[in-house]
Amino acid sequence: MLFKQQALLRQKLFVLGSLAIGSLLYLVARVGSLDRLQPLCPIDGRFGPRGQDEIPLRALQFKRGLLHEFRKGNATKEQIRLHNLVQQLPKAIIIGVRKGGTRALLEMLNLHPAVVKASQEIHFFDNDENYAKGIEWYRKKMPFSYPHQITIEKSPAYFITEEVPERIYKMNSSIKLLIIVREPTTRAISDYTQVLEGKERKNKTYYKFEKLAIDPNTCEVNTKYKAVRTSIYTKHLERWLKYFPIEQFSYRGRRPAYHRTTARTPAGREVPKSSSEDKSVQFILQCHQRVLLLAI
Ligand SMILES: Nc1ncnc2c1ncn2[C@@H]1O[C@H](COP(=O)(O)OS(=O)(=O)O)[C@@H](OP(=O)(O)O)[C@H]1O
Repeated sequence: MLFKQQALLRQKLFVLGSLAIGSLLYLVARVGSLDRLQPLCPIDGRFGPRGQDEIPLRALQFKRGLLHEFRKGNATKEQIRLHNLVQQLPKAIIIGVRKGGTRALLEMLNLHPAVVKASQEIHFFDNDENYAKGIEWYRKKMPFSYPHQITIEKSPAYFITEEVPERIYKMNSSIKLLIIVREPTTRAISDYTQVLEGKERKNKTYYKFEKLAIDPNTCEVNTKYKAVRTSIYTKHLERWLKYFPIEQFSYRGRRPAYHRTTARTPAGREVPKSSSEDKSVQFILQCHQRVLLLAI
């Protein structure tokens, strides 16, 4: 009887021992293989299997890590050469509009592994002094990227500056131009608020929005006021259309679910929103949500 119990115990111990050794061997094998596994990319699988032209995941990892260090200037020339990094002219520019959500658009595009943003607004095409420094100066302002990546910059002042369409056209007539617009009155108020905050920071006083935006003699909207002028999108767009034909534009956006006819100023006053006779433009002006005009 005792002998039988001992044999049973030995059998159980043997099974337990085998399980323990088996689990250990499995864990060793798994940890080894994990080292070789690529981390999961959140956009993987959404676009089907990888094609030859697709960007390797390594690019994304480098973008967050090594590329970032390069941009901060913590890299040697040798490292840049080794990793085949280049400073490329932008293939796409967010040209406006100021206070339209251009920063958010840039950041969102930059999430894509194929896109590398210029962190600062370069103001190459709208600033005569910068423009006189030449295209090489502009290129050198661009972030390091891999040759297959797309460099993108944003300078909302481009949209409203007279000389810019021609200058960009001369650099690259097939460049992608992105314009994100916003309901014009709200945009003008947002523009004013930014200036007002700047004045307040310097302990300066500033005019009320109504005083700047309404002509006291005519009681009409003062189109000479810069924040109002910037919001007259058609006026600026016309200049762009001389160089980049309408067929090159594609419109992305949604009609708003509702339509308010007034906006509130920082002082709490209700002011009428803009309107236009031009139907296609009116459609844009009526949008409360952002719309994107994309020159392709
Ligand atoms: N996703 C999204 N949806 C709606 N609104 C948004 C979004 N992202 C940014 N914003 C608003 O956009 C305003 C900033 O625009 P910009 O980045 O173009 O400003 S700037 O011209 O570069 O100064 C700023 O507007 P104000 O709040 O009126 O200042 C932001 O709040």
